[in-house]
Amino acid sequence: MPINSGFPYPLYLVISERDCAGRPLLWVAEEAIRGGVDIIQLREKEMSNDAFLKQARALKKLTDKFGIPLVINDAVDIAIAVEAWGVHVGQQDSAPLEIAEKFADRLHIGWSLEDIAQLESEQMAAVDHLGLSPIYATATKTDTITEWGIDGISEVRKMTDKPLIAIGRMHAGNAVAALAAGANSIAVVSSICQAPDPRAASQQLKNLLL
Ligand SMILES: Cc1ncc(COP(=O)(O)OP(=O)(O)O)c(N)n1
Ligand SMILES: Cc1nc(C(=O)O)sc1CCOP(=O)(O)O
Ligand SMILES: [Mg+2]
Repeated sequence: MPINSGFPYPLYLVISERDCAGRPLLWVAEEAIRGGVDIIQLREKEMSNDAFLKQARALKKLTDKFGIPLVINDAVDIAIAVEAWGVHVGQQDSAPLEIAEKFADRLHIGWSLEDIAQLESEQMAAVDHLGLSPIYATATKTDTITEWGIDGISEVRKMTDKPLIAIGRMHAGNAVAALAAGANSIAVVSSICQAPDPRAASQQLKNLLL
């Protein structure tokens, strides 16, 4: 699959301590990077701010060592504090325009798209890439609304040139179809974080995406 120059990160790992099946997050992250993950988002929904910041600093050291971008979920202040590459926000989080007003030169902004009408939002002016939320309903995040499915990716692809990230129950069995429909990146939690061998799981996915 051709790499998109606006988002040259076909394999996107979203990671949290909770989802690592009892193993240290930094170990899972390093194995995943060695297996070919291109970008990592730290998504900690159940941690204190201080613990999230500490985890983010540790993960930033690791992503810097391997030269891959780090994205922080939701917490713009933590993204700035650790000099992350980007932040990912959803419809209930800080608005992309507000983030861009202060930090456009310091953060790439990802935004969750839950409905086709959101493509018409003024917020789109500040958005660098979109997470299609979700492609398929997943036990990892249960507060989603509808499913885009593979046809939904094609529909959105026709309406925007922004890089599209497919997220929600993505795995080796549906990743190629998602890219063929117009996604530029496949974002996963369980397919890597719950795998007995996260490095091998990452390698398997990455081989499908190249
Ligand atoms: C790449 C990517 N896409 C979508 C999401 C979901 O973000 P959001 O809707 O804000 O939900 P939470 O992750 O905050 O629960 C994401 N994190 N990453
Ligand atoms: C973080 C996240 N956001 C989603 C969305 O739909 O916005 S789904 C999701 C979790 C994806 O986990 P898994 O790969 O285990 O299905
Ligand atoms: Mg969010």
